[in-house]
Amino acid sequence: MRIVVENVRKQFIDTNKREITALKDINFTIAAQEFVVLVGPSGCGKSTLLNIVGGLLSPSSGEVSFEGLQGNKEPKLAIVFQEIALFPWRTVYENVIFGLEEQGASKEEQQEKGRHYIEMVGLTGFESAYPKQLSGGMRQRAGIARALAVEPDLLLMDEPFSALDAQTRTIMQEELLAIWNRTRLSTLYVTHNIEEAVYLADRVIVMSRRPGEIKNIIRIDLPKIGRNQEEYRLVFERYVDEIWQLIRHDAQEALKEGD
Ligand SMILES: Nc1ncnc2c1ncn2[C@@H]1O[C@H](COP(=O)(O)OP(=O)(O)OP(=O)(O)O)[C@@H](O)[C@H]1O
Repeated sequence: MRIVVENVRKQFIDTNKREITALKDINFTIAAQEFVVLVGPSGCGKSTLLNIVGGLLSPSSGEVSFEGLQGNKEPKLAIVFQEIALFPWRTVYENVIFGLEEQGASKEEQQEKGRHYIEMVGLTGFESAYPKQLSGGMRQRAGIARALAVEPDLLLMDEPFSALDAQTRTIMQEELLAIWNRTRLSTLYVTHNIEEAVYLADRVIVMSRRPGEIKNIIRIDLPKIGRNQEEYRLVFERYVDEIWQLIRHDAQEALKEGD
């Protein structure tokens, strides 16, 4: 399946009744199995765009289409947010199979997929734990397993690791790549962290601030797995620098305006 975002524009009315153009003329595609990262300064419209692609918001104009789905069926989408809202009254297992229950999957399928994706995120042994008994990193793992369990056509992730401490975040990034390597899910991932973008992406979409437009789309020409190794350090740093130069001015402006 290919996702095509065409001429998407989004306007909001702010509290002073002024019109804000959050997104303007956004055009890009996500190929099957592609990992695309949206990066840009605070307030450039990353979350708005992710929510439009995920169908949670509608664009003021333009459209998002999902090409190549068999039999014209609706795409299956799964979203992982920064703070994953697990149901506190459900165990890890019950949270993970939630989407499968909603889809009317059989008990056997729920069990099989529940077990499979809990294993994939490294939570085997914690099936009966409740969210409050888990660390932040483990809660994110459970949320990712819940998203994966429905086997979506597109996985959307909005700063999923930004509330975690730096070490946990590094581990989660590595594990996410390992998961992607097994599932090859088309993914749209939002972050303001440039290193994270270069580490994860096949292509990085760099956005500018207000009105949010695409400044550039950069293909990361490094092996998908292991690009943080010493031998790639120079090239990696060059990508980080290239992206930073693109957003530096906007990031400074965002800081001044307290976005
Ligand atoms: N519901 C809304 N009503 C009015 N303005 C909004 C609304 N949602 C977003 N905006 C504005 O649209 C712009 C883009 O917001 P968005 O949250 O998408 O940016 P972002 O790049 O994800 O920011 P951050 O990195 O800080 O999360 C901002 O100027 C924001 O204030």
